Amino acid sequence: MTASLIDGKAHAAKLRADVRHQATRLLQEYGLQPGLAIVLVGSDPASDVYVRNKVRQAAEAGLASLEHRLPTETSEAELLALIEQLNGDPAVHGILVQLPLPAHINESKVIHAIAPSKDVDGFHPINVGQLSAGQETLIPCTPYGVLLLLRNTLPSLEGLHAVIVGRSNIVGKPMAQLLLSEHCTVTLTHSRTRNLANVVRGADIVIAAVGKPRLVRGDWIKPGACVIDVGINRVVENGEPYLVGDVAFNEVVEIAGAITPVPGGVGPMTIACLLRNTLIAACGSRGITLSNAL
Ligand SMILES: Nc1nc(=O)c2c([nH]1)NC[C@@H]1CN(c3ccc(C(=O)N[C@@H](CCC(=O)O)C(=O)O)cc3)C=[N+]21
Ligand SMILES: [Mg+2]
Repeated sequence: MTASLIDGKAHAAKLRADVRHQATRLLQEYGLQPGLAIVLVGSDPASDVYVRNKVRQAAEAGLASLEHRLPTETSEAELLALIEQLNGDPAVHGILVQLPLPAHINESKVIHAIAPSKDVDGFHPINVGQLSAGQETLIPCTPYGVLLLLRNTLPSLEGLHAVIVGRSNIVGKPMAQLLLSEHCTVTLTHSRTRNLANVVRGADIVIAAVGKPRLVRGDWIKPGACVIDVGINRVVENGEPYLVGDVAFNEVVEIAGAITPVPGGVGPMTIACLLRNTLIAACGSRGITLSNAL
């Protein structure tokens, strides 16, 4: 049996249409347009593509987006001053500082400086803590997108065994918290996990987020499992540049029940969730309750 494909692109388009719909209503009923500030320090070509995509998709969803491109030599103090200004700007509801930052800037300091209510990445310790306490908060965009894909793919998540490969602050850890809130049994694995293949074999849900091309193999997968590939690895094979996930897609597609492709899986959902978080933050700034369409 071949797995069904989880079409992240289509799900993301639906989510963006919903954001656009709600943004239109916010503007009509409250005169409020959600604003997203995107800060990019230096010029990494990959970051450049993401930022351009985010700006375009924000505009299409009816959000105001304000792009701040700073030179690589920007000092930490200058960046912190910009964040202070954005924190105080009533037209800005969401602030995203594109990571990674140049080596001379302390990432943790920058994340701490962002007002938690505008932290649409969900990286501020206040938001991290609220998520781990199971409280409502701004959720990191990639795990949020994965959760929406899972909810749309599986009839229920309750009681399922989810194995997450990768314990990053950006994906693995918040993913574990979210799935616990969904009543999954969660195993969080990483590079030192012993007998990783055997642990993954017990999973009803596999989330691969380690940044190792095609690490998860076909014979690691319980037949029918739902496999979410968060990896976006740039490789060159036969002289051609390729985007490959953390999952050996050609093998796993033969065993799994459902699988996300790379590209076109989790990536588009990450950006759509960023837009949704900006909408949520804008509503929060005025005490407006957002109907949860998804
Ligand atoms: N503060 C911060 N927040 C982020 O959320 C953040 C960040 N920094 N730094 C970089 C990573 C990476 N990231 C991606 C988002 C969408 C795609 C995406 O849409 N990918 C497409 C393919 C894009 C391509 O072809 O390169 C896909 O998977 O189909 C990829 C990567 C967000 N990041
Ligand atoms: Mg690791």
